[in-house]
Amino acid sequence: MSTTNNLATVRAQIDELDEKIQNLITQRAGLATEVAQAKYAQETKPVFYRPEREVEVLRNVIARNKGPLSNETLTRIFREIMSDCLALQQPLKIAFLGPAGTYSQAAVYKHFGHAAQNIPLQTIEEVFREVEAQTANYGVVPVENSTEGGVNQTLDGFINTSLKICGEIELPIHHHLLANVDKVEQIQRIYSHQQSLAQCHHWLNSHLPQVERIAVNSNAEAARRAFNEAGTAAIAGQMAADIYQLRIIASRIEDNINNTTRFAVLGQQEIPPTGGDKTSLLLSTPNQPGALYDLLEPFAHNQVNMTRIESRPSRQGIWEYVFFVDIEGHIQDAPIVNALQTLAKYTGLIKHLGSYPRAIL
Ligand SMILES: O=C(O)C(=O)C[C@]1(C(=O)O)C=C[C@@H](O)C=C1
Repeated sequence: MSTTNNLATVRAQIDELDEKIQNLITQRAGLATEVAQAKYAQETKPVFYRPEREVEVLRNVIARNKGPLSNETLTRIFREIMSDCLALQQPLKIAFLGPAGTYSQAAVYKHFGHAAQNIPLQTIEEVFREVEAQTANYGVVPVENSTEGGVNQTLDGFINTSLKICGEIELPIHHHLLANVDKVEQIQRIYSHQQSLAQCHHWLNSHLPQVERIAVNSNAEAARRAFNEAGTAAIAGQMAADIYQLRIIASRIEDNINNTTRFAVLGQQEIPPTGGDKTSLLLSTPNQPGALYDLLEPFAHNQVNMTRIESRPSRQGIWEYVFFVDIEGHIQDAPIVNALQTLAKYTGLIKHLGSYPRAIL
């Protein structure tokens, strides 16, 4: 068979499959509206977004995957399908630290797909407030970066909020040097968020040691300035480059190639166990010898794996420090129930910030 014939035959097969795929997606969307009816019938205040179900769907996708498409690609496609199915039930409003083009927005797209309505806000505090006020259904806030550590505004937000963490998102962070200049020598100033400047510190020292570095509120704001001011560059992500029409002068300039930011999804609901969960707690100890040991011992004794511990000043005068602790498992798991029972004897405060499915890819 000639190449032309071959091409035509394969394309005919693709057309056939596309028709099937489209019919199946349409059928699936129909089922999603049936799910909505079932929720209205069964629940007084129906909850449409179900992270525990979404993660089950995605884990099934990964388990079935035999290639050639990667797990990342297939989960991205299925997330988008679920995003649109969910939008048929309830169009979600998601608050995050704006402006458009921030890594937080990339995290929103990764987790909620493109059917959700984006609400960019000016501060992390506002993200908490809008979700508390139910002006937004969910919020996405950065918790920690693998190079730079915890995001203090988010940790402080957890101290006072009644919201629950109902999901986590892990986003690999790739920083690019963006500008509309012809030569690197024309760059006189570089704008970026303080954390991004720190994450590219070595690269900047070796490639552009003389250029002034200026910290601004967000990477997207940096990109906006680079677009408007001659002789300036920004360190930001691909999305900011697209939005502000900037050229990538140098790509992936982060000092650590595994640079990743972890985000929390804030909401009003408690998520049931999925068999692959994490739990976030806020704990405090009295200021006395052995207090930190008493706080850690019940987890070790009950074989609960702690994935993170971080301290912050409590700002309340009663306790000097509070501890943010992440553990593997769900608050309903027996080892965690037992650990918390013991812990209650020693600590002044145990606040359950949420139990949620571990980030998928
Ligand atoms: O199973 C549900 O509860 C649905 O609403 C369906 C569905 C899906 O498309 O698979 C959509 C949104 C939910 O967040 C979870 C799953």
